[in-house]
Amino acid sequence: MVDLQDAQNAKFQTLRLQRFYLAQLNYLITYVVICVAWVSGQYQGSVWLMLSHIGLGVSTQLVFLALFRSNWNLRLQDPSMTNAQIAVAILLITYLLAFAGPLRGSLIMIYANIMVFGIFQLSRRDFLIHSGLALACFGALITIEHYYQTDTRQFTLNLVEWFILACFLVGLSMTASYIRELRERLQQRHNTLQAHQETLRGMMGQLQNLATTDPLTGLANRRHFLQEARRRMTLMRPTQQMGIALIDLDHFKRINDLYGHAAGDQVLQGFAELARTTLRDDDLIARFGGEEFVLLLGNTSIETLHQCVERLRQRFAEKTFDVLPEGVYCTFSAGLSLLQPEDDLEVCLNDADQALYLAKNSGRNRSEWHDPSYA
Ligand SMILES: Nc1nc2c(ncn2[C@@H]2O[C@H](COP(=O)(O)OP(=O)(O)OP(=O)(O)O)[C@@H](O)[C@H]2O)c(=O)[nH]1
Repeated sequence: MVDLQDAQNAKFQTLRLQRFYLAQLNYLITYVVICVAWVSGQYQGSVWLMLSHIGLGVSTQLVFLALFRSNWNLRLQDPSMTNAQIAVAILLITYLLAFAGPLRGSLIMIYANIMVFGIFQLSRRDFLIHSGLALACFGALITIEHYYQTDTRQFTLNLVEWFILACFLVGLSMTASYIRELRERLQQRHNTLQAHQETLRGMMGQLQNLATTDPLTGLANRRHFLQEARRRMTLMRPTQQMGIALIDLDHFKRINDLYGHAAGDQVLQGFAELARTTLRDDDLIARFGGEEFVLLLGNTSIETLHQCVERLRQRFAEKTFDVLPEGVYCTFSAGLSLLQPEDDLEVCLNDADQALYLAKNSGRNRSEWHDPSYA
């Protein structure tokens, strides 16, 4: 569970870094624009001023990179640091606009470009706050210029630009919150679909269980046994053989008649539990019907199969049941046969049934193996 959480965190951190690198591409483009403006003589400042934009941009971004790389951002409520990154970019672009001269009109739209960065992340409120910050910064710039008479452009033009910027930022805020809502709705639908998928998977599992399991004992049912036995036969090597044991509880009708059907059920469950704990995990045990069970042992000999069934038979014969009076024990008889890769499963089960018949006729509480000469 913790590993899953860690993997999720690492995935999100990678996404944050990818988004950060994408923002760096925009910074790079802006550096190029600054250089072009300076080379073309449109930049209103010295080379040192021009370089200060790039220096400030690079150093602030290095701080963000260090925060991401050291995972320090994970301590924050918003580890993507979107608000901080946008606020820094707005301040940097305002600083650039102060020296952009006649290019200011075209560069002003970088504010909108910065806001697009938060389109999937920010709430409408955050968007409006950042729009307000951009307008306040740009407003302060033109006011200061006007106050100190450093304005080389008309104040009215500046005001119109501010107004155009305000209109676009409001429009962008609306579009962004609409996109965000759409995204949230999609996310919700995705979550609902995932929940449905989980439920369906659970139901499929339950159906699969119902179709393959005997409800009383929890063992595989007859259908599943036959399917699984056939599947295992296809995986056998030519020299291998599997062992089959048909097991039938002795005089089980008496248990039902004397102690009740519920007691009979408990005996069946007790046998299933004992078989599960006595046999190996890869041995297949199934309830074949009524008080009859079947075992399938992989890659075995008649001796091993016999030993295995005898061990189970002895343990069952000694097993006590709460529902039965003291001194009352149950037994079973078993018929054994071997299954080769080329054999017919039905024929092999029939052989085991004949051996079981022999065991019953020979006094019960015993196991017999199929003798081909016996008919
Ligand atoms: N309690 C209970 N009894 C079951 C269940 N399925 C079958 N039986 C009973 O198992 C008994 C099987 O009886 P028989 O086929 O006559 O065999 P038996 O009494 O075991 O005698 P032998 O097999 O000859 O030793 C019947 O009384 C069935 O009603 C079950 O799920 N629960």
